[in-house]
Amino acid sequence: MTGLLEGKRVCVTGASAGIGRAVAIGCARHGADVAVNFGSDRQGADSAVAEIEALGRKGVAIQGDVAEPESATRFIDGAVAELGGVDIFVNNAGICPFHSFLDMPTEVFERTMRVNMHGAYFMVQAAANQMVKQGDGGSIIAMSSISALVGGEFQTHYTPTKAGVLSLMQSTAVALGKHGIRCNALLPGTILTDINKDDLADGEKREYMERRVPLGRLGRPEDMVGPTVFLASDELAGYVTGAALLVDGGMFVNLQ
Ligand SMILES: NC(=O)C1=CN([C@@H]2O[C@H](COP(=O)(O)OP(=O)(O)OC[C@H]3O[C@@H](n4cnc5c(N)ncnc54)[C@H](O)[C@@H]3O)[C@@H](O)[C@H]2O)C=CC1
Ligand SMILES: C[C@H](O)[C@@H]1OC(=O)[C@H](O)[C@@H]1O
Repeated sequence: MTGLLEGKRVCVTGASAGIGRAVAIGCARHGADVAVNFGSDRQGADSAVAEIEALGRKGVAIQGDVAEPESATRFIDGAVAELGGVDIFVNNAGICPFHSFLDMPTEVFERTMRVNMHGAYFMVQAAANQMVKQGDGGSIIAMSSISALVGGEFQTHYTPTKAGVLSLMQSTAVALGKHGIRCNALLPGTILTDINKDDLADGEKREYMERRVPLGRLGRPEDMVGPTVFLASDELAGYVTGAALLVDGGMFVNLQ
């Protein structure tokens, strides 16, 4: 453990599985106490908390559908009650129900917007209000995507939310700079998690995606920990705000 986040209080949304879970546990490994938001997977959240506590840190799981604006204040208030405050907020929860464009069901479009975009807005707003109240700055990190920059045939409802989250970090960096709060976006490439399990079950598609990555493999949730800790750490990234960091094994720059 390096202690880069020693004594920090971290909140992560959608941390019962995938990237959020790896990031929550990774922050604890670097010395932070961590509040874990989860939607419905209590078992996943409880086991993430158990791993955080096994590292000697405080962990707490708080349920809430991020699409509901009131989940945001409930999560942040719960984290304050259990951990004493919030120094670092990671907006991670997201969905990507792959679907073709011309027959996109309205409810799939609207749910994706509400979880990924509205959820991010209200969560970030609640976290920022708490950080402003504490008066000691903070770091907000949003899981955007390579999909903020490029399109996807079956992601027409999803990619705009990831561009929106990137834009949210740019505007909140401007709005919150005077409070010493840094806001940055991480742009993962393709990371193997439940979100793309069905899509990548197609062997041909998976091989195509792998071939696009100069580093020769798709990502793992753990690949997102270092970049998150970097942006979270005042020591390493104290003058970094409004930035976007691709974490994609080089996929984006690989034209031919
Ligand atoms: N896996 C990938 O290739 C990439 C993922 N991302 C982003 O990373 C984030 C995490 O995704 P993954 O870990 O890959 O997916 P995942 O499906 O493994 O994890 C998503 C997490 O969000 C939670 N969640 C979903 N809807 C929720 C809701 N309404 N309220 C509370 N929690 C909710 C899930 O329970 C789960 O814990 C998402 O925002 C996704 O868009 C971005 C680029 C690439
Ligand atoms: C769900 C996709 O596999 C994943 O999500 C993204 O944001 C990128 O498009 C990845 O490929």
